[in-house]
Amino acid sequence: MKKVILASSSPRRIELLKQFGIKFEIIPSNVDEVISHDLTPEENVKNLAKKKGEEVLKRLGETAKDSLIISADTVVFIEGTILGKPSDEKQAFYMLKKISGKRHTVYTGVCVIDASKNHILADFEKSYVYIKQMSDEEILRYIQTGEPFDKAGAYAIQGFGSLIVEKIEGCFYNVVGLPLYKLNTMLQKLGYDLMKGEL
Ligand SMILES: Cc1cn([C@H]2C[C@H](O)[C@@H](COP(=O)(O)OP(=O)(O)OP(=O)(O)O)O2)c(=O)[nH]c1=O
Repeated sequence: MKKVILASSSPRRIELLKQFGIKFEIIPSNVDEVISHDLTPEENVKNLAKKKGEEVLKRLGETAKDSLIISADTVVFIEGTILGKPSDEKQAFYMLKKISGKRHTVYTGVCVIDASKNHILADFEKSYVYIKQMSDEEILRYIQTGEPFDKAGAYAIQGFGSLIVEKIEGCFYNVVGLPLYKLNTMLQKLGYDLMKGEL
């Protein structure tokens, strides 16, 4: 059995991976998440997911030499603009106003590093999300739930945000922050399978 490391501080990613009964350590990365507006959203999330995994691998050194490191990064993309996590109420309001009444795309980059074999895979998933038309008052009420602050695009589809999401096309788990089907196809390429309950 492999030593599995989830290089993430995201409670959602942790919960999603827990469902498969595998043992894993949680070691969040220290990467500064800077979005590059010169790159596509796909490139951004793949690069950032890879950077997170590589930073943890480097930091752990010898102790990680046999491990499997999983990392991810999520952004929202609308009308040519990449939205990360809002840093304050003003930014949350701007983001929610921007996605109100429209369809946007959620991209999650996933990286799997099989340290013992020196294999590294980085890929991404995308889903479309339709947000209802919201009044300024509704946006402010949603911000007051406190939910927008650590979420890309300032909403959480799995929380109060479910009340503003009309529908989605694509992988739901991708929107939450860890596209499980995509992750497993990547693991399968490296000879592992979450279906087995161990890696
Ligand atoms: C769009 C959306 C995002 N999110 C979350 C998933 C991610 O945790 C977060 C995007 O930020 P990320 O930078 O991808 O991740 P993070 O900083 O939370 O965690 P780490 O880098 O340590 O792995 O937004 C939701 O929970 N629900 C949603 O509907």
